[in-house]
Amino acid sequence: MVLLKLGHLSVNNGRLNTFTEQVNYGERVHLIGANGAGKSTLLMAIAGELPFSGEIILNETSIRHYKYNDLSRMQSMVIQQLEALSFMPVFHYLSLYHKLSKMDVQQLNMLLNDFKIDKLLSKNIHHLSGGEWQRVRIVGAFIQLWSSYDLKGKLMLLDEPTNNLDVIQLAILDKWIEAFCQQGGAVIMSTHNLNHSYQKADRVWLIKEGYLVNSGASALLLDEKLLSTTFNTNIKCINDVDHIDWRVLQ
Ligand SMILES: Nc1ncnc2c1ncn2[C@@H]1O[C@H](COP(=O)(O)OP(=O)(O)OP(=O)(O)O)[C@@H](O)[C@H]1O
Repeated sequence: MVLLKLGHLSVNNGRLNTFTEQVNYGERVHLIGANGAGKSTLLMAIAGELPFSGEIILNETSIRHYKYNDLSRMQSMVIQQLEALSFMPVFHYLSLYHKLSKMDVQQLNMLLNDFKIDKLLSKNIHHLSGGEWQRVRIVGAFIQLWSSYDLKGKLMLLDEPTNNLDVIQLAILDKWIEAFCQQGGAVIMSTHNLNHSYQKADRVWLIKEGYLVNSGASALLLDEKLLSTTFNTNIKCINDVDHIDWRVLQ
């Protein structure tokens, strides 16, 4: 069932051009492209944070017709932001998300425990490391949307969420994304980690200079020729028995 439809979506000055695609319930879509290709622009437009032309239809209604409060119950976003903008303890920051949430206490505890937030709760967000701040923001996005009884039709937008995460926290993020999608939510995330996309994406969208150049299963699209075209360079796939990697040939 279709959760999100993008019809001829464009954002000013060629940042995004006539982008047409759709996302189904339960899908994990990864956005792949060079720096400046338009991945963040696409995520921000879907979040309703950028003026756009064309259509963004979320659960059969144009996002132009949602009240901001209703939209924020249906989709959350972690932007690519390095610095905390305000001074407050982690506990206070997350309680702002919890006001919107229908997550029960048991799930909340599990989430805080998995992302190792318990020990950070009394810290000021300005005193967190890059990875800790990233984890807190991801946890906020899950709290905002989670509901004990229904995640159908909910959309999480993550802009390079794996930045700063250690290998354990990446596995925890994958675990929660999987649970979110198994219950009918969907995730669109940008990334520069091709190996991760190869393993975890249901579908990838290859983006170049504001255009969608290809969309399909990660195993089909993450090939040397398509990636070389997308990144405008010569990319070689290194493949051995249990590992796959991509290198730029100099
Ligand atoms: N606030 C802005 N105003 C005008 N142009 C912008 C703005 N932010 C980004 N751009 C431009 O829009 C284009 C797409 O940028 P975007 O941030 O979407 O790329 P990206 O694919 O997310 O890149 P990266 O991998 O570096 O995060 C770039 O040419 C960028 O310079």
